[in-house]
Amino acid sequence: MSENKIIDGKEFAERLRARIGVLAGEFEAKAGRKAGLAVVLVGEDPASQVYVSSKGKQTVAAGMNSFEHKLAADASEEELLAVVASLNADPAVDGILVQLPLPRHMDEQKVIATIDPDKDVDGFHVTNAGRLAVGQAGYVPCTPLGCLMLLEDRLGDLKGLNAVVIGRSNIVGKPMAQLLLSANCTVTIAHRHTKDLADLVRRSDIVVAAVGVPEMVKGDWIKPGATVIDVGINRLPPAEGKTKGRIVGDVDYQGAVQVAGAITPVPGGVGPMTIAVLLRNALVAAYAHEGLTLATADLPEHSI
Ligand SMILES: Nc1nc2c(c(=O)[nH]1)N[C@@H](CN(C=O)c1ccc(C(=O)N[C@@H](CCC(=O)O)C(=O)O)cc1)CN2
Repeated sequence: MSENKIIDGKEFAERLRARIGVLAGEFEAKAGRKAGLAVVLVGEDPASQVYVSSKGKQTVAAGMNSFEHKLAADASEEELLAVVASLNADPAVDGILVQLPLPRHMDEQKVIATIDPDKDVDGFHVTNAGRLAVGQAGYVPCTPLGCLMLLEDRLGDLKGLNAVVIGRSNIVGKPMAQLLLSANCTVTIAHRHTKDLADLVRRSDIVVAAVGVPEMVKGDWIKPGATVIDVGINRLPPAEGKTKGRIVGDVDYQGAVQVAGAITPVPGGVGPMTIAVLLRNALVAAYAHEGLTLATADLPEHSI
């Protein structure tokens, strides 16, 4: 099996972060300040703590300021909204991200709606979702934009390709479908009520799986030569004698890699792109807030 089948998101993300570091340095020289990204964490979900800590470290490593705000799991929604309001008003903060999921007593949509759309580097605000839907410039959710970068890096022009997006979340499935449509693919969004998913996948040149069901997409569903993007990060129960279970994606990797033309592994595929694109969005926000133009030379079309 050719090594070249594997789409190495970790390596791509490293290259993107290095480029962002250079552009963040240029920003500091021009603006007389560093770009700033604020991340808000509510509660103690272990995975969220790891992601927030990585975001902080990678932000600083890229030459930007990182502002971390941690609230207790039983903090009120009003407290969280007050933190977001203070970040909206802070000129040192270019991008704001509230780590999801939030505790059950908080209304995620209400919290996201409070973020200034021009600081919404997650691209979750309805204003940015609307901009994406009508093809206007705005912030695009990090995971799907990272997937598009990997696809274009591997395939070049996506025009005319049949793409299936499995999953219709606001965070991944819907924006992913919009991005593929903007790239002139013929797009189908599949979900729990879709009939004969296997047949649909067999007719697709691009498969993006974002359902959160371990290894749901089987290897024999994949069209020979298709490109498979696995967004799932599912931790299996630990094997006997182990404390932690293995992480698998939404695709049966061992089966799919035999047939696919290219495939993202889990871990090391889409996941690392999420934070790299977040830094990209934060830097874009900083340039925009200072009315500066961003040099886009020598970067892939969608990378900055
Ligand atoms: N406000 C947001 N909340 C969440 C987002 C988001 O984009 N914005 N996405 C996810 C979590 N996430 C970042 O926040 C994230 C998920 C996964 C990875 C990653 O690098 N995964 C690794 C494996 C990690 C592991 O071993 O557990 C990989 O796939 O290689 C980075 C960031 C939900 N919340």
